[in-house]
Amino acid sequence: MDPYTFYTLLTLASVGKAGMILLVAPQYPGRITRGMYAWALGGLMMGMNFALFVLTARSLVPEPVALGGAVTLGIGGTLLVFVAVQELRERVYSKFALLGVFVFAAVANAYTLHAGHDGLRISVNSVLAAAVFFMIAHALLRPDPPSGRSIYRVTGFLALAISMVLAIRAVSPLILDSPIVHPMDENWVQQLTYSAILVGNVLGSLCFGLIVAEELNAELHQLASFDSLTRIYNRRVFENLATDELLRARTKRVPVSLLMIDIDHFKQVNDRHGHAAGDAALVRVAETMEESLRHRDLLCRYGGEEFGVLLPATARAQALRIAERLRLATMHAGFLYGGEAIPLTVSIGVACIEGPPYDLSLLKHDADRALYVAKQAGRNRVAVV
Ligand SMILES: Nc1nc2c(ncn2[C@@H]2O[C@H](COP(=O)(O)OP(=O)(O)OP(=O)(O)O)[C@@H](O)[C@H]2O)c(=O)[nH]1
Repeated sequence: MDPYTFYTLLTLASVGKAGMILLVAPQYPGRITRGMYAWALGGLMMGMNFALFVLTARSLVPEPVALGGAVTLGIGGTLLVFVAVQELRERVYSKFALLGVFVFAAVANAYTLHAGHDGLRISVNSVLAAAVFFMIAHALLRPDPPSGRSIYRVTGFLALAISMVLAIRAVSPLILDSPIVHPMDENWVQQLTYSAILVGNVLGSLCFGLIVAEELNAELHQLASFDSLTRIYNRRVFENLATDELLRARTKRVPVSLLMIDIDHFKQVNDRHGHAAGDAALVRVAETMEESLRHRDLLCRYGGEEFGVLLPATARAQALRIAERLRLATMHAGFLYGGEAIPLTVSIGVACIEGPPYDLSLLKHDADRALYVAKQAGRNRVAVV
């Protein structure tokens, strides 16, 4: 296959890929859609980059315009892949800095083409492309994706490998007998570069598709397991995990305690300050609980303004102490809404299983009864059955 047929096919593949991504992207959650749009736009720019080579070969575009334009579009497309990764991971990045790199690439190409500094142009473009691939690799390999997402590591190392190849190309005047002055020059550095770009294009697309699938999975898991407002476990997952914990307790013959926690006079918070203030209060209480609990304790929003805490390997007396700590922490946490301090207190019912039967519904029933007692006794207190 001659290089131009090859470039035509690459153009069609890039445009087709971008079109398909654009068609399906809107149905996904926000950050994934934004990531996919950036990815598709990047693919489109890469496609135009290949198209320019074809057009100049057919004498439809003057060669200098094609050379400068193709590289600038290639760098722009690569920058958009970086944007796509950052959007998917919901990270902040400077659009102006990226635009600056893109404009610098365009100006550097225009100047070096005009002045006839071909070797310098190749080196500058290679440095820029190597830097952008390095940024992509860094964004993918940063340790903040949850562990076990190996697809991030695989894609990150692929980007790092491409970055290294481009770095070799940048310093090739020091290595080669005759420096590269035209993209179609043939030598081992060029062959390595084009192989890396081709492999990166094909494997990169595959990897990116797998990353999107991985992110969708994580999103679905988040939706299915966590309360969307407070970001703590929802009741369904809590009850599953609590049932597992009770099985463990039965095997090891250790006690388990449950706290049922209800915000006092919460209706008044909504009525006086509005529903948004009520929502913010729920988040504040959840945060306070999370900060005050041990890592292995299970916290969930049971529903409305009610929270549940399962305390593994915890006997009644200790559970009472923990409940009291949570009550005080909430009272002293301080909740400000619209500049106004809104007092928040909770009532807590404590129940404990110290021997068979290790039954969750029984434990829940007892904790509810204790909570009722705490409310009847005047609220902002802990009660136990
Ligand atoms: N803002 C907000 N309010 C909620 C949410 N879920 C439940 N509520 C409100 O929580 C309030 C619960 O009120 P009640 O059950 O009467 O209890 P309370 O006012 O806290 O009184 P006591 O529990 O007896 O101290 C209701 O007004 C619900 O509308 C939510 O997700 N957001």
